[in-house]
Formats: sequence, C-alpha cells, structure tokens
Amino acid sequence: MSNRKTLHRKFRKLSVQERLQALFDAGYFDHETHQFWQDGGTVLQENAADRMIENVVGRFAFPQGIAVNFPLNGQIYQVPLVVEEPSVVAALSFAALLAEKNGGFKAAASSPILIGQVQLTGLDDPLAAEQKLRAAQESIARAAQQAMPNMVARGGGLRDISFHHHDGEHSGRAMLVVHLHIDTQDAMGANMVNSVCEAVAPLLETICGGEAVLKILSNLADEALARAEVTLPCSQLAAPGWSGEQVRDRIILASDLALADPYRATTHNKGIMNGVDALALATGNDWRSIEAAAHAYAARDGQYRALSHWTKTENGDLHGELTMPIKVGTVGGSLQTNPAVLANLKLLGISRAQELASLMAAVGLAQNFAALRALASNGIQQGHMTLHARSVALAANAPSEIFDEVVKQLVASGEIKIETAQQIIQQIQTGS
Ligand SMILES: CC(C)(COP(=O)([O-])OP(=O)([O-])OC[C@H]1O[C@@H](n2cnc3c(N)ncnc32)[C@H](O)[C@@H]1OP(=O)([O-])[O-])[C@@H](O)C(=O)NCCC(=O)NCCSC(=O)C[C@@](C)(O)CC(=O)[O-]
Ligand SMILES: NC(=O)C1=CN([C@@H]2O[C@H](COP(=O)(O)OP(=O)(O)OC[C@H]3O[C@@H](n4cnc5c(N)ncnc54)[C@H](OP(=O)(O)O)[C@@H]3O)[C@@H](O)[C@H]2O)C=CC1
Repeated sequence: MSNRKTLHRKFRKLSVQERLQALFDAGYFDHETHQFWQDGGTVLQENAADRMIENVVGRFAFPQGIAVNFPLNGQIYQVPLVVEEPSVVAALSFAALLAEKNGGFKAAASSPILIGQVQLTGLDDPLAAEQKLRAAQESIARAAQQAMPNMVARGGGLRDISFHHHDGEHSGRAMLVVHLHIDTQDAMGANMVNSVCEAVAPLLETICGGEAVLKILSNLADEALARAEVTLPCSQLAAPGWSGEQVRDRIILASDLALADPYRATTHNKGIMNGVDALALATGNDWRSIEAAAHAYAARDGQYRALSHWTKTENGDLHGELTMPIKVGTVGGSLQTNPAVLANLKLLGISRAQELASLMAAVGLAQNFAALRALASNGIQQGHMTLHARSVALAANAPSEIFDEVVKQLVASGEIKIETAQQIIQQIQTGS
C-alpha cells in the first residue's frame, strides 16, 4: 500500500478511460485489472449470474465511482462506491480532501464475532434447563468447534455461549435462546454460523429436553463493532457565507437533534449508510444484513438514535465519532464469484475483513460530515441538485455534444426537471 500514490485532485475532470489510466499509473491496478475495467468492468458473465441466484434473465448494472485519496489510519485508499444517487461520491471525495489535510480518519473494528441463535421451547422449567446447559457447556463447545474445524484452525471458532429467556407473546410458550458467539475471521460467516447452530441443536435438545425451533445467525452483530473518528479544524469548515464557527456549531446542533429525535436520526443514519452501502455493494457484501444491524443498534437503548455524534474540542475544532456493527467478509459468498468484487478488493489492497469494516465505518462518518456541512450551511440542494442535474439531462437524452451546456442551463434555470431539460435541448438545437 505504501507505494500507492495519491491521485491528482482533478480526477473528476478526467474521462473514464483517463481515470482508469490514472489509477494504473498510481499503482492501484495491475495490467489484468486495468484491462478488466477497460473492457467494461461489469464482466459478470451470464452463466456466472445464473449460478448466483435463481431464475436469472439478465444482469443489472450500477455506476461505480471512486472516493479519491481517502485517508484512514495513515493510509490512502481509492474507495470504490457502487451507488445510483448523485453527490454521494462527491461528498466522500470532499470529506477525504478536508480530512487528508488534518490527519485523516482513524478507525478500528473489534473481533469479527457473529452470534448464532438456537431457540428452545417445550421446557417445563426454562431456568432449570439453562442450568443443565451451563453444566454441559464443555460438551456443547466441543460440538460447536467440531462443526467448524477449518475456522478453528485459522484462529476463529466459538468464543462464548450465553442464555436468554423470553415469553411467547402469541404462543404463550416460554423460550430459552442459546447464543453461540463465533469468531468467523475474514468471512461474514452467515452460512457457517447457521451450520454450527443446526449441528449443535440436537445436543441442546438432549441435554435440556426442549425442542429446538430456530437455528440461525443474528444480524445484530453488536460484538463486531467498528468505530471511526475524525477531528477537523474549525478554520477549515467555512462555507460561502458561513464562518467556520457557524458551520461547526450548526453541525453540532444537527447532531444533537439526531441524538434526540428519531425522525432526524433516521435521515442522519441514512446519510451514513449512503457511504457504507455503496462500499458494501462494491465489495460484494450483504448490505441488507449491515443495514438491519445498523438500525437495530441505533435503537439499542429503546429509542432510535444517531449512530454518530459531533462535538467541539477544547481548542474549538469539530470532532466526530461513529460506532456501529459492521459484519462483513473479504472471502466467501458472492465475493469469489463476481470478478468486479475481486477487482475492487485488489484496488483497495484489503484482504482482512476487519480492515474493510474499519474503512466502512470511516466512509460512513465521512459521508455524515459532508451531508451535515451542506445542511448546516447553504443547504443540501445547492450541491446535490447541481449534480442531480446531470442525471436529469441524461434522462432527457441530452446529446453528448451539448450535454455540459444543457446541465449548465438547467442549473441556471433553477428548475431541474426533465421537461425543462427537454426545452433547453430543443432551444439549443433549434437556436431559438
Ligand atoms: C456535493 C458537495 C461536495 C459539493 O460541495 P461544494 O463545496 O460545492 O464542492 P466544490 O465544487 O467546492 O468541490 C469541493 C470538493 O468536493 C468534491 N467534489 C465536488 N464536486 C465533485 C464532483 N462533481 N465530482 C467529484 N468530486 C466532487 C471534490 O473533492 C472537490 O474538491 P476538488 O476536486 O475541487 O479539489 C457538497 O455539497 C456535499 O458534500 N453535499 C452533501 C451531499 C450528500 O450528502 N449527498 C448524499 C445525498 S443527500 C442524502 O441522502 C443524505 C442526507 C443529506 O439526507 C443525510 C442527512 O440528512 O444527514
Ligand atoms: N441473514 C443473513 O445475513 C444471511 C446472509 N447470507 C449471505 O450469504 C453470503 C455467505 O456468507 P458467508 O457464510 O461468509 O460465506 P461462505 O459460507 O460462502 O464462505 C465463508 C467460508 O469461507 C471459508 N474461508 C476461507 N478462508 C477464510 C478466512 N480467511 N476466514 C474465514 N473463512 C474463510 C470458510 O469455510 P471453511 O471454514 O469451511 O474453510 C467460511 O465458512 C454472505 O454475503 C452473507 O451475508 C447468507 C445467509 C444468511
């Protein structure tokens, strides 16, 4: 990674092919990967797609952008982002640019623990059943480890067993749920944890006399937390018409509202997930499981709150922190079957799941900062809609030779709609 250079700031002004060449010249691509993207990049062959999911009739492409020169833990990453929404990539590039001048983002991920649940019912005395299971923990642990020998060999495997009691609201039946806390190393680990739960369930039934119903992972991976933070000097937060102090204080007010108000917290966290999901898609990870975990964790104390918060440091700078569960893989799943995913992991230079989780958390915090800075100053529309105008011009089938002029006039009109774009196209083409 150390031989990887930063990209020129005007990366965004280049053509797609020139951007690919810039990544190759800066050491982010080998020849094979460079050729892969030059050939179109979405080379998910039809027969491969037909083996990934069922009833395949085609492939669906998304744009992939790069958040340029993203600074994390002393390294620079060119972050691949698969997303359909304008301004997400711009926002991340902007946050990276500001952070790079100020020490960058810091992030870390805890052990990659995924929890498996075995639901037991049909118990006369659930508390007594728990005691029986606790007395047999060694044999239960042995059975779990025997179900994942390779994982144990590579340093993963069972880390803990815990017991939880619930009453069935509609069944009227008591439930004892056994949690298997499993370190899945560089895999997201869903399939493996599910297999271990199914393997251990009969032994649990024998020990406590209950009936096992659900045997499945929990997506609330709250023991696989990723934490990111950044400190940005107040002097560099100024926006047109706004001082750095004003932007700082208004960002903190926006953050405070997201901590107190679920309506705001939901949008605040959606902003974070704009970045997290885009990187999850680019690396073949299951963004639905990440989303489910994030929002469950945001409501962990009974009220849905922001996953990040922003404060003022002693010397008046702006400090942001984000903590959220991020259970991802760099092996397994669709990762091995989609060549674009393998190319993106090579672009990132990441092979360990915890490094990817750390980057995702930092990207989520960066996206959050850029959104709040826009909201705290001139509003989201100015930046967002300018970039949205390009999508509208595209939807209006603006010919490429007049595309930039159409976008310029569309932004100037203040009416960023397809009909307006079509009128502008007609005016330019007819000279009227
Ligand atoms: C969009 C900006 C960055 C413009 O902000 P700006 O200050 O007008 O940008 P600029 O033209 O001065 O450029 C500054 C830097 O931004 C980047 N940048 C700027 N433009 C581009 C571009 N075309 N392509 C690539 N990079 C771009 C780039 O790094 C550039 O540096 P430079 O290249 O000039 O050295 C800013 O307005 C922003 O960050 N807005 C937030 C956008 C956002 O959050 N979008 C997500 C969709 S909205 C949403 O769903 C989330 C939300 C808002 O609801 C969350 C919430 O409520 O909290
Ligand atoms: N509810 C949910 O969230 C569910 C999600 N899924 C999704 O399906 C996909 C499957 O995920 P997953 O179970 O991880 O994938 P896989 O089961 O396809 O692959 C993971 C396997 O890779 C092997 N492996 C090789 N090298 C390593 C390493 N360094 N670290 C860890 N494992 C390694 C392990 O098998 P071995 O130990 O045998 O070598 C491991 O079990 C994911 O996208 C997941 O999100 C699937 C089911 C449910």
